[in-house]
Amino acid sequence: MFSLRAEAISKRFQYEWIFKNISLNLNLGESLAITGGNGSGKSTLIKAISGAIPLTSGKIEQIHNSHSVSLDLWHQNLAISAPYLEVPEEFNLSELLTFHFKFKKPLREISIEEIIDILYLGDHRNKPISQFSSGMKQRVKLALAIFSDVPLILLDEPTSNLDKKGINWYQKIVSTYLSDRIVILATNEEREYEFCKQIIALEDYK
Ligand SMILES: Nc1ncnc2c1ncn2[C@@H]1O[C@H](COP(=O)(O)OP(=O)(O)OP(=O)(O)O)[C@@H](O)[C@H]1O
Repeated sequence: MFSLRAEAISKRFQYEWIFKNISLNLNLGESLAITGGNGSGKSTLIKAISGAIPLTSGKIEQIHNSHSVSLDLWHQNLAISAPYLEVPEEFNLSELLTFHFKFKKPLREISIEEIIDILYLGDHRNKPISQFSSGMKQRVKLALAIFSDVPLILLDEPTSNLDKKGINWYQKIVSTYLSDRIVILATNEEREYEFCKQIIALEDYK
């Protein structure tokens, strides 16, 4: 079993408090939306939960089979899709997926070809990612995270750059592939987080 706990976590950059005193307890099958206006600290909180930046105070723990996972192993249990995370754009789609799934086990033993089909990018498999449109890149980033066999999925602005078809696609893959994991979303779009049972409005933690 896997869970995520945060106890009274706070983050300050220089003199600016970004959030104060947030506590979380999430088990598999539970999802959390972090909401707030531009600059309210959504991405900062996602980065802290991923272990990429340190907290000012408080503690975050990944718990696996009743044991606290050491920080240097957190990355093995999580996958993240975010606008500030780039993928190697010189790869074509097949190469990028093959490269990524050398490091992360694919969910439910799904094959690269199946992922390309789900992405409806079959006609673009040999094109370098640098030539993809922003919406195509966004779907690829989401797929890299969602099809990784990890218990914790972090999605920052998941439908940015997606058109109506892409948003429907996002909603479908979220309901098909994420229901048994912990999902944390940073978002202001209700359509992105309507499935989340827990919501944190960062304005309440200043
Ligand atoms: N490395 C940093 N050093 C100093 N300040 C930072 C740093 N990273 C972020 N900030 C500040 O923290 C605040 C929150 O930024 P953050 O990117 O977390 O907001 P956000 O809610 O994700 O915004 P948006 O909706 O625009 O993406 C901003 O005032 C930002 O300038």
